[in-house]
Amino acid sequence: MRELEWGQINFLHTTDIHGWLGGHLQEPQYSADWGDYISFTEHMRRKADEKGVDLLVIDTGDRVEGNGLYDGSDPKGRFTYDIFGQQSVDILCTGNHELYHADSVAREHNITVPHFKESYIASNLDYIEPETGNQIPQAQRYIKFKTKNLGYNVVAFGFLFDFDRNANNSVVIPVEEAMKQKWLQSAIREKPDLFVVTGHVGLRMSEFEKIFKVIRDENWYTPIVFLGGHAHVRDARKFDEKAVAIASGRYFETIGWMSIDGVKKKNKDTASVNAEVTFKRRYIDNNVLGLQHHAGVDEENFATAHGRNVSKMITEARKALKLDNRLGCSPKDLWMTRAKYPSDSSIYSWLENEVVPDTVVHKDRADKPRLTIVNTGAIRFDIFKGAFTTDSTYLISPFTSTFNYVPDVPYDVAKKVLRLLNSGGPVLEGALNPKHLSIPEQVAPSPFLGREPPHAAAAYLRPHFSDGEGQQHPLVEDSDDNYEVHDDEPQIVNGYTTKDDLGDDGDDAVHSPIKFYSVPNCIQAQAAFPEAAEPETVDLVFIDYVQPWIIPALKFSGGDYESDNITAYLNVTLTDVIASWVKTHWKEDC
Ligand SMILES: O=c1ccn([C@@H]2O[C@H](COP(=O)(O)O)[C@@H](O)[C@H]2O)c(=O)[nH]1
Repeated sequence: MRELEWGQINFLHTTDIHGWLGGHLQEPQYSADWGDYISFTEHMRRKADEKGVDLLVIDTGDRVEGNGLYDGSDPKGRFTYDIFGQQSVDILCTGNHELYHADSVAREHNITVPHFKESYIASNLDYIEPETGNQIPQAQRYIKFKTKNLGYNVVAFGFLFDFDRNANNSVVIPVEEAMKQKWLQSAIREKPDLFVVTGHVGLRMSEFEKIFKVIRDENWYTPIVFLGGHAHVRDARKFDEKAVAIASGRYFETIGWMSIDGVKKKNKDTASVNAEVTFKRRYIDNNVLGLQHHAGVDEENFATAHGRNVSKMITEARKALKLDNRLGCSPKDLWMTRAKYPSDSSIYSWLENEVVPDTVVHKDRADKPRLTIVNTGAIRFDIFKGAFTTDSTYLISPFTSTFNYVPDVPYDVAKKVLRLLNSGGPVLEGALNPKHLSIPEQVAPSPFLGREPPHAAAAYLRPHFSDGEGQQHPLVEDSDDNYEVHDDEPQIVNGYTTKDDLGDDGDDAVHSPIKFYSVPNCIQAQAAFPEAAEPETVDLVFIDYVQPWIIPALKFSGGDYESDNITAYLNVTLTDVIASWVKTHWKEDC
């Protein structure tokens, strides 16, 4: 176990929780719940006080969509806002998932923002008031505060990347534009001891670079800590010797730890000095044993009264939502990126060959040949062998998109669409770059993605995949194939083996590496095709999230279509489709 290294100012960071406040029920290494995290932070705050240093608790958005605890209620989030709100959070901001739907934008405005009145920041996000139509900041643009124990002056921001699929009761101000606004120009001249830039921004996206440059140009020596997210990865990026960013994974698998030392207090009368600053980071696997270890508390004394109460709230909510209701039993594991696509172990092959052809069918057009396109980003999680529950349907695909189509498209035209969506190129660029259809890890990837170091001691338990002739390649290299297993060596579980700008010692637990296979932007199911020859025309069906790409792609493929040619095909979600397929095909007991 690698220890947490404390500094003068320390951060605990969550991001992209996506409703997983109940922890991972099928993966013990990520099984701590939000109540356990509350107990942990209580112990850690006490520890910080004992050491005479400071601790800040941060969340950088995408708290919603992706787990039955949020998506399984009506209205969505009936239980999760209250559960999340039990944590004392020092700085939080908004993610893109809070903004896809007008009702979740409003809930954020009416529940989370007032609940975290002092700590919620919306540096580049506005809300449109329904009563007046007025455009107002979703929350304060930045905050200034003095840390509790060491009395450092901090200026903190909360940004969102330049997201453009937000509901129309919200306005995302592009980061470049926000940089020119008066409030920001005065905030960067506040001369704090430390800037904290929180943001729902991938560390390898351009937005943090822009913010870094603007702050640094005005503050040559002031340390800047960035806490980001969105890409669903563990990562750290060094902008310069005094500016480092951390991203803390996804789905409450990870609690990020960042500490900073060497922060100098500024004196109003003297210019800031060029002192050495050090940053340390750790990615904590979110399980109770690890949390007890880092908090230095034994099992008996770990759960605090508040933490225990929040765990109880979660259990009761899951029960009320009947999330453990079994729909069927999966006969095997199906992976998003741990298995090649196409292959028998790929969740995408399963969808393409079995689920979609069977279930995405309009009863009046069932005999028409059809191609059905689904973006790979619509799938959010793996399926594990065993019980498949109501909760599983939301873990795998929580989105409310339904299916639309263009009828009777010449096959010669329709068959080119998938290739365009998967290759992009000059025809589909900018906001229409089809990489945005893919999984978050691939949109602005870390240069280290899939190149995690094979830990010599950990290599023997890694999953094994046969090397077929498909176009997918494992991104973790097999440099350790000759490693021998010794009985006296500790058993190490599969997990993150992160490499980032600060090295390869970030994970708190040493794991056996998991292979990562890249996936295409979209997959395509084919159904009702004639046996003898190619069809003349097909229905081009697609999940509606892909719609902005369909007409341009059809045009580039030689089809003269406009938006008017698109109509509703089937008013069901991918969640519904998967649930109904599982109920009829996975009836065996487990
Ligand atoms: O309705 C939706 C919303 C999103 N997606 C996919 O998700 C990613 C974004 O995921 P983050 O968690 O925000 O990183 C987006 O690129 C889409 O691929 C979707 O399919 N449907």
